[in-house]
This record gives sequence, C-alpha cells and structure tokens, in this order.
Amino acid sequence: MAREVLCKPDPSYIMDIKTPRHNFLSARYKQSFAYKTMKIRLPKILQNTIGDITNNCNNIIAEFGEVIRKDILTIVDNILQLKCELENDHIMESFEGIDGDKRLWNSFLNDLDDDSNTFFKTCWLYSECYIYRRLYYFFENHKVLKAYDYFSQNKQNAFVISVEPMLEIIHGLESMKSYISDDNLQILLKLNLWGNRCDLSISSGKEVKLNGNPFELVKNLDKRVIIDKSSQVIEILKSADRRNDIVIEFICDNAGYELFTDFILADYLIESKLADKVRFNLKAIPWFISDATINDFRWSLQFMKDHATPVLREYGKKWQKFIVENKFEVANINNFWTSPYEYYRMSEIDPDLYKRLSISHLVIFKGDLNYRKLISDFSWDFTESFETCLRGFLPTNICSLRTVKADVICGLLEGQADILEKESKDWMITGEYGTIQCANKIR
Ligand SMILES: O=P(O)(O)OC[C@H]1O[C@](O)(CO)[C@@H](O)[C@@H]1O
Repeated sequence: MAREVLCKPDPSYIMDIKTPRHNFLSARYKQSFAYKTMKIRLPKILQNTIGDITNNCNNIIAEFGEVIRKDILTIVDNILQLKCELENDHIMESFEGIDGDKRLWNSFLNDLDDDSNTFFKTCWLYSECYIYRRLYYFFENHKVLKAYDYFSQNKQNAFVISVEPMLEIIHGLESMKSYISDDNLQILLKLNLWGNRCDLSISSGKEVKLNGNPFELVKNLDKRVIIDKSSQVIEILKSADRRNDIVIEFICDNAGYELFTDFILADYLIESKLADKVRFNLKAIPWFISDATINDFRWSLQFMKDHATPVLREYGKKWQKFIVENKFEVANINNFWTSPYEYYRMSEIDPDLYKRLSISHLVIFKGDLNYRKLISDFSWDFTESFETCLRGFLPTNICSLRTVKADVICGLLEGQADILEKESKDWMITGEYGTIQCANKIR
C-alpha cells in the first residue's frame, strides 16, 4: 500500500534569495534552479517513474513472472517513500551493505556534517545524484529486477524518434569524409554539442525531438555557442604524438540522438586518423533518466543494424565492426561516474581511473552534469578561467561540450553574462546556449 505523502512547509534555513557568489549551489536558496529542481522537478520525475513502472507492470510480469507483482508494489512504495523524504527534506540515508559502490557512497554521506546532510541543505550536485542512486537501490538487490532499466523505454524512444535527423547526418558525413578539414571537424564538434540539448531529465522525461536539418541547426545556433574553444580543441587533436596509439575518451551523457552524435564524431576522428581508438565511458546504473548505459550503447547499435533503412544498417554494422577492431571500445563499468564526487577528487577516490584517463590524448566530457562535476556546483565569477575552476583536475587534455542547463558557468568574457541576462533571463537553465571549453595538459 502506498504511503500517504504529507508535505511540510519549507524549513527555516531555506532563504528567499539567489545563490550568493562564491557559494555552493544548493536548494537552500529559494530563487535558485537547485531549489526548483529539488522542490518541483525531482518529485515530478519520481512520480513519473512510478507511473512508467505501473503502466509497464504487465509487461514486466510477462517477462519475469507473476511472482514479482508484489515486489513491484514494494518498489513503488519505496519510491513514494523517497519522494516523501525529499519533500520533507530528510537526511539523506546511507545504504545498507558494502557491496558495489555502497561503501563509496556511505563514506561520502557520512562525511557530510549536520549542516549539509539533507536534500535541501546540501550541495545540489550531491542531492540530485543521491536521488538517482537511491532509486536504483530499490532494484539492485532484487534477483531479477536488478537488470530492469526503468528509464529504457524513454531512452529507446528517444533514439527511434531521431532516425530522420540521423539519416541527414550520415548523408552529410559521407560528403565530409572525402575531404578531412578543420572546418568539418568544427562542424561535427558543434553537432555533438547540440546533441546535448536532447536530454530527458531537463524535460522530466518528456520526449525531446530535434526538428530541422542538424547541419542547418549548427549554422543557425552558432551565435548561441557562448564560449567557443573549438579551434583549440582541434589544435589539441592535431598535436597528438603519433608514435603511440592515440586514444580519445568520451565521458558520455545521454542515450538517443546525443549518443548517435557521439558515434558520428568518434567515427570522424577514427576515419581522419586523429584517433586510433575512441573509448566510451557509460553509466553503471539508470541515471538522470536519459544517460547511456552499456545496454543502451549496445541496443542503439543493434537497432541501427536491424533498421529497414540500408544506410543506417550499414553504419550500425560498421560501428559494431569498429568494436571488434578495437577502434571503438566500451570502458569497463566504473561507479565513479555515478558517484556524487566532483572530478577534482578523482585522483584521490579512484586513482586507477585517473591514471587511465591520463594516458589518453584527450578526454571529452559530454553534457551538463559532467560540466557540473568538472567545475563543481559552485557560483564562480563568470569570468573565472576554466583551468582555475577545474581545481587541479587535469589528467590529460580535456574538453567539455555542454548545453547550459544549470546555473554554473565560468570562462565568459567581461560583461558577457550581463548581455546574456538581457537576452534571456533564464539563459543558464534552458539548454539554448552551448559551451565548448578545453584545457591543455602541458607535459
Ligand atoms: O544530460 P545533461 O546534459 O547532463 O543534463 C542533465 C542536467 O540538466 C539538469 O536537468 C539541469 O541542470 C540537471 O538536473 C542535470 O544536471
């Protein structure tokens, strides 16, 4: 039986102000996007997840058997309970057990002091990540449902509805390959950047469809790339030491159209011999609704390979062959990507991962959440340099391609934020502006 949810009014530590400069983003600031996320967006996402599971209940039972009906009800009840904890700003409970990443999470949670251990008091990054980790907690110990991805329907749908722009991209790519040029590379970097617009957590799971020709879109949106270091990224790509294998790591974000644009950029890097191998880093668990897991990666290639359109089939086959030939590689699953830690702490928390990244030539961080983890959920001065905000995180050359969906940014020019503010009051949260930033590792 689902529990009744009773919401209390906001507690006294919630202040009706914007996030002050040089502070962590947090839902304790009522005029912040963090507050809106914790107060409205996340409860809605949890409610929608319950809806999806309930609607899909008969299919789940058909797949796993009648015996799990009561387990599904328990899970729904648990999600409602989590929603209630969030709405009443409880302490973020630790996880029972030490298997998998629970020890890592528990040690993180235990380190939070009394002033930062609830959903609203803590740094937004931590509480938002925690919600998705807790959600998976309800499934992970179940013998069959642990393999059930409650967001997969949304993700697969996102891929299916994007076939048309995908075909336009393949068509464009074909003509590009006959001449490899910086201009083409720049277009594909931007195509990849705008792919990040299609994320389902910003829309609370509602379908996000790309309209129009993707290459036209890149042209039309060029003035919306408010930080454009693409030339620097191209220089980095061309500067690789060709005596060794050139490995480029993608820290992927969303499945669907965005993942397809990752494949496209990766394909171009391989074909133009700017990389010998592209390694894809995916999420270990269902994450921020549309983030790609290994299953999504495999499903996408298979979907393409089985598609009725010959050119899509051909590319599906080609990229599966790239995997066999070691040109594309799926990185071993790593829980660090679904931990709450900012990346400046990677060398301490997961030194092996840090070491692995450091021997690649370039790491491309996709999307908004990766950006938040790169520079922390912190209200930097807008003009602070990207390098400073990385707080020492620089295992190798790094690049971030991100549409701006959270009120955290650095690297703008003096006065630029004021102009943007005049252009659109919500410029930091709509995903309508993009940034391409990078940092060079001087070896
Ligand atoms: O898929 P992306 O680009 O990481 O975006 C997800 C992010 O967008 C938001 O929906 C807004 O910041 C966050 O909740 C989340 O960090």
